[in-house]
Amino acid sequence: MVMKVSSPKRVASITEKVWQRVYGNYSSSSNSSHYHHHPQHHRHQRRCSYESEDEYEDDDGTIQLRQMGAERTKNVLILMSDTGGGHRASAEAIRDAFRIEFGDEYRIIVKDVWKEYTGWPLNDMERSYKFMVKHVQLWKVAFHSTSPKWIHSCYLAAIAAYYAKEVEAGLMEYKPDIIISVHPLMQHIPLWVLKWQGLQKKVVFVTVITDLNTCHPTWFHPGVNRCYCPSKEVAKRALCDGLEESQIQVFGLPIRPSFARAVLSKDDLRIELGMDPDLPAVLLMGGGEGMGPVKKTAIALGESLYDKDQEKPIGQLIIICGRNKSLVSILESEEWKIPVKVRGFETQMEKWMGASDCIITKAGPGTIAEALIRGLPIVLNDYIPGQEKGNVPYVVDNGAGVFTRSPKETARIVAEWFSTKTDELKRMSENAFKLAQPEAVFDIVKDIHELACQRGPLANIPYVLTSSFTSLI
Ligand SMILES: CCCCCCCC/C=C\CCCCCCCC(=O)OC[C@H](CO[C@@H]1O[C@H](CO)[C@H](O)[C@H](O)[C@H]1O)OC(=O)CCCCCCC/C=C\CCCCCCCC
Ligand SMILES: O=c1ccn([C@@H]2O[C@H](COP(=O)(O)OP(=O)(O)O)[C@@H](O)[C@H]2O)c(=O)[nH]1
Repeated sequence: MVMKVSSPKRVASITEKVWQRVYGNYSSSSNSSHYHHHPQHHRHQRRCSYESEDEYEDDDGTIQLRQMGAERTKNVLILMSDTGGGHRASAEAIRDAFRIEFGDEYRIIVKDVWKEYTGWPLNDMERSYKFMVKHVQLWKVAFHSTSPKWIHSCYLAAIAAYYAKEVEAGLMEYKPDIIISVHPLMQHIPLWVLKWQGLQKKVVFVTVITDLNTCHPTWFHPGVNRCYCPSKEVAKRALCDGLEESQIQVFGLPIRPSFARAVLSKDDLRIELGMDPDLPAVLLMGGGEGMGPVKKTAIALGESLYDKDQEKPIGQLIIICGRNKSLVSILESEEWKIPVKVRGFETQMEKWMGASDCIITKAGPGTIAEALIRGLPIVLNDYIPGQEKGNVPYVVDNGAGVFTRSPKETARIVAEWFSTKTDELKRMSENAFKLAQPEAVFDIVKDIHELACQRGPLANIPYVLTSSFTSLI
């Protein structure tokens, strides 16, 4: 369906009116900024428009209205939840990569729509999830018992029946052109809402999976335009769960561009971070929440990295406790024989990793993928049953690290890496670099951009008009 107007001047005024209606106070000066490119900030110069302006000019000089939306800033809504730190980290990585690649062509909104728009229990998932993973058997039962499709579909349908209107309001407030889900429980209900609204042809919906191997089947929804799998193992699972090959792309797990782009010298970083310039460094952490046997491992390392005969340390220890404040105060009150830094939630993880020689962590996919980019050999000391279990063979079988739950064993391994087994540390570091996929986040946003460009005419019709158009289709 194409509307026509008779002159370019007239186009401008109609455009303005529609923009005002859709986006409130539109001003031509703010619009002009949409056309302002910053070549030094982003690499993709081509705006997404599916046909050029010239093709739309008729013999009599009329211009078709559908071009007017073609160059407007597009809204990208990223759906996430703070259940663990990984979903937010991936969401922010995607947001930053969009900005670097496409500048102001896209407006990115990162939201936990469930938390902001619905009620209990959806708005309290973070707390419930923390409780469940603390009582690990409970999480194990919940994870595996909800894996069959008919079970999780029933649960999600029940939730949808209760909260559909709220989720719909949450989604529609942002008038998304593209929806990106980085959470396993955020495909079904948003996709139903798009279907009910007749918006499936207008809005691009993609899933970016943030688990490296044994992910929950709720990640796989056949209604998505694309499902980005971080590994071949996950892609196989997606195929088995009914997705078409054409829906699947394997680029890697999206990691913040600061990891991929920054050129960091270890010596400079150590000065900046106030670390010992010469001693090898081990980074100890437990995801965004500071989970796993962090305290016991720190104490064991305090012993193993101290050479009693020579009465001097053979290594230094960095402990990042994330949001676990009580862990920070417990560790700060310890007395240490080796140089130790205890930190809370850090926003520049790439620096701490860049200044270290190896890492000890639970098997969180975000931390693993970041460590691989930095070429850090990994000691995995814990995993959450279900979604993190498969991350252990992913690291160990590829020769990038080892797994042990014993703090003493962990401390012994690191002490050997820093003394008698430096060649093993080097080999694992090389393997880690081989597994790393620092470009994944850029490949993902470029592919999403292509998908958006391939959308039909409905994509460029403002939201306010879409429902009437779609009701005709
Ligand atoms: C006999 C039947 C008894 C079973 C009772 C089950 C009742 C349902 C209750 C809970 C639902 C459990 C959902 C399991 C599916 C979760 C899918 C999944 O993989 O989720 C992972 C995320 C966390 O992300 C991970 O974080 C890790 C780090 O911590 C790591 O980074 C990893 O990479 C990430 O993937 O988990 C969640 O977000 C789960 C939140 C669950 C909160 C449950 C509280 C109940 C609140 C609302 C009910 C919503 C239930 C939806 C049911 C959907 C059914 C699948
Ligand atoms: O102080 C911290 C601790 C963790 N993280 C980030 O939080 C994410 C943790 O994700 P992961 O999947 O490893 O574990 P989760 O927290 O989800 O269990 C990673 O990107 C970490 O770099 C961070 O930015 N600052």
